[in-house]
Amino acid sequence: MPSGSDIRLPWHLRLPGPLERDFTDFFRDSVARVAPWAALNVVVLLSLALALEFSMSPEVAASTWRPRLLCLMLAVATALVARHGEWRRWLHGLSMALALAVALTGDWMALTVDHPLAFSLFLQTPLAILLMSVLLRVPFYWAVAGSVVMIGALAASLYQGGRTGEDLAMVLLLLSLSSASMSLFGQYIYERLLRQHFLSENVLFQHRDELHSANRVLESQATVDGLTGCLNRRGMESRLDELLHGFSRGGGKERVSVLLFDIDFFKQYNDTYGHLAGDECLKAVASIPRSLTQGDKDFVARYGGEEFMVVLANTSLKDALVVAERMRTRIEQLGLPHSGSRVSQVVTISVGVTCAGEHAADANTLIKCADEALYQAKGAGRNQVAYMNDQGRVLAL
Ligand SMILES: Nc1nc2c(ncn2[C@@H]2O[C@H](COP(=O)(O)OP(=O)(O)OP(=O)(O)O)[C@@H](O)[C@H]2O)c(=O)[nH]1
Repeated sequence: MPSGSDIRLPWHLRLPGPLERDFTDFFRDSVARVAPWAALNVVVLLSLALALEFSMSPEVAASTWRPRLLCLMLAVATALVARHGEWRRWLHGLSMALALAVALTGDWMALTVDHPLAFSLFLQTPLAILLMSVLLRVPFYWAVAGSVVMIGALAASLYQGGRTGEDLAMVLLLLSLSSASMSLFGQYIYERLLRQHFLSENVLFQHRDELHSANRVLESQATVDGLTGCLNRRGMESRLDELLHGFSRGGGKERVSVLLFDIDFFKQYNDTYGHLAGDECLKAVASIPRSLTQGDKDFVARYGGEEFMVVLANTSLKDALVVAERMRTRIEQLGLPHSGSRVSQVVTISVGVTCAGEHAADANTLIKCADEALYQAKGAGRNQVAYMNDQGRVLAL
């Protein structure tokens, strides 16, 4: 069975249409679990930076508190969005906005703050790149675009602003470029592994689903009669055993009745109308007991060629005889012509009834008793119901 790991991801990482959409949700949800902690980390660092700036000089803090507050608000918003399912689709956008705000406000503060160490605020660009890729984990292509914007803005600020010498500008740029290349490489590998994992899970899940439905089809094919849609003999045996097992566990207080019936002179029906018409007759006859059984545990099974079994749970012999007689008359009322029958002009059945609560609790004995009653119904002239009473005597209804 394919596992998903044998499907190779393309270098550009994109998955085919709907899978890509599903992956985006999966990726966002997995990031959302850690995003609040990442945002908290940013909140702590920004607060420390502001406290440090205030302790260094209140004038410095006077020009930095606004950009710091903007970043703090974005960090809090990112944490909130990550925690609410319906807002989550904004998560990557807000993460990007936070990282860009950190980088760009750093550039702006480095250009405007009047302090000998102000150039160090340019370092917010490499830090923002790390924040975006390593902590907040925006998708790889977003991270590439974000890094380009941040490094471009840094280069413009360094060379146009004239606050640093050429050497320091070069060092700061190189530092930002190296942090971008390392974190983007890490991000690429991380996203590749995540996509491969998603693919494996997804493909396995689909195969598991297909296997389950194939099993269900096979199971029903193995227990259902293809012609009439009733249970076949195998299905009947397992359902009857299950029912009698529950019955004996319940201390035998419930009753299970078995009705075994057979179409009268069916051989002649086939001989007169042909085998295909015989099949149609079987289908029509089977539909009657199926319409009469209503309980969850009741069922109809095709026991043999033209022999059917109806099992009624929680039904006494008296009630089962009412159902058997109703079934016999309904089938007669179908009015299927049967010129080969020696008992009627239409298709009729003979029924043998027994009840587990009266004398037998195992499937074989129960079927044997119903069969004896059916034999009696046939012997007594067909088109009638016979039953075995609790003394084991077979009587006609
Ligand atoms: N058309 C059709 N006939 C079937 C099928 N299965 C069994 N039969 C036929 O059912 C007939 C059963 O005949 P018998 O067992 O002699 O019973 P009968 O003719 O109904 O006579 P009694 O039961 O004594 O009334 C046979 O001719 C089988 O060929 C089936 O799936 N389709």
